[in-house]
Amino acid sequence: MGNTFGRLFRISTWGESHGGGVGVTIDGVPPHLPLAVEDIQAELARRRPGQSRIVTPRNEADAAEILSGVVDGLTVGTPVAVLVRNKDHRSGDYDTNAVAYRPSHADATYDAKYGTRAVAGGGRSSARETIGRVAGGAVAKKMLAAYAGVEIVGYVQRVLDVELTDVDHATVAEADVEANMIRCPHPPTAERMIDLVDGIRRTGNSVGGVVEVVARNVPAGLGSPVFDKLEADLAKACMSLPASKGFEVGSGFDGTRLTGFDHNDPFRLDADGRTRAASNRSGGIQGGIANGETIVLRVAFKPTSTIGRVQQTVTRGGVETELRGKGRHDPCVLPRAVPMVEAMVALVLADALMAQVAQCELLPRPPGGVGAPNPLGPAAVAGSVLAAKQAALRAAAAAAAAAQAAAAGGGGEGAAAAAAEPEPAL
Ligand SMILES: C=C(O[C@@H]1CC(C(=O)O)=C[C@@H](OP(=O)(O)O)[C@H]1O)C(=O)O
Repeated sequence: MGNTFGRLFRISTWGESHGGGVGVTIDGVPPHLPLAVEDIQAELARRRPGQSRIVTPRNEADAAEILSGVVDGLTVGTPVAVLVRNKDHRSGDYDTNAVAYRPSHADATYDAKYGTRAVAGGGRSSARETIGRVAGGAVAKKMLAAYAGVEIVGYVQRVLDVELTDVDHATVAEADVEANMIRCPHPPTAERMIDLVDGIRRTGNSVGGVVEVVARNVPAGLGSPVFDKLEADLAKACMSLPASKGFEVGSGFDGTRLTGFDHNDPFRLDADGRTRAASNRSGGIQGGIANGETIVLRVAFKPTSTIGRVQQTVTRGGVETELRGKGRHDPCVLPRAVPMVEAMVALVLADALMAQVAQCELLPRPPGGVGAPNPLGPAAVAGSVLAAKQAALRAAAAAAAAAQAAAAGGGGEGAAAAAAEPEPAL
């Protein structure tokens, strides 16, 4: 139980850190989406172990194989299955751990739950499980970009007490994030973070921090009240990541220090007459529904629990003892958590976009009122982007039919009929 996430765009991940491999089955992917293994590999490369000196030295290429759901470079609407084989596991490192519980690690609670132990590399609780999420998120990102122009950018906002402030959420770019090994888009702050992790790594200790993610061009209207509010789904998605301990959207916990007057995001009309929020303390979500502004969220990750320092613990047989963690571990999970959080955000938004189209974009909205045109958001939004796309496709099909009819010598009649065909309601 608990290995499947999403309603319409749905992933099921499987596999353990030291088993044959890990992967994902992605169900609900729309047909006709261009998808290459490189799309998935690019995201997995950002997540993989061994990518720099400040992450776990376990050396995996994490080479993905797409087993199903893609024909001639296009999805076909059937489940997309992705497999990554484990290559560099050293289970002998875990002999001591098999006896004693690692302090604050999931191996104690897995034992409490299942009454069995699969401690090598963390078993199913290992960060290796996130390969399936990142692969699924890569597909979700492609779909979101193709159908609604969504951009998702994550970065390390804080490591221990080294903090990035004043990020421009409208312009922060993946290229700047990927320019250094800690994934912080501000080079001087990145340097300080890297020095900090380097220092802690040498002492066999670990540190945590905060990943911030922005999602731009998110269509207004995404999110389903009441239990499936967008921030509720995002919180669940992000808090399901290994080592996550906190979630905030918009002003988050700090917003409680303001009064309503100072906290509200006043509305104004933009140059196109659309309703926009003048500030973004809501973090792009009001009432559990995207308001069309940039979604901004933060996820707190604890310091890695397996450390190379002696700490008190107990054995499975109930004897107090001491344990020094062995194996190859991240002194700080933050740089590799960036693509993981992005993936979880993409999965939630893809699911919400499909739900929005299924429920609210099928029929034209009545003239006037809130729905026509949807007044919220810069992209004004799922409806119009999808509608524009559909209209362009219909126009292209009509033009092709007209050209075909003309070439067949059928004359202007067929061509005119094809071109004049009324647009079906979305
Ligand atoms: C290998 C990955 O992370 C692993 C997560 C992990 C743990 O206990 O969670 C323990 C380590 O595994 P091992 O001891 O086999 O090297 C990490 O390297 C990965 O994310 O791909």
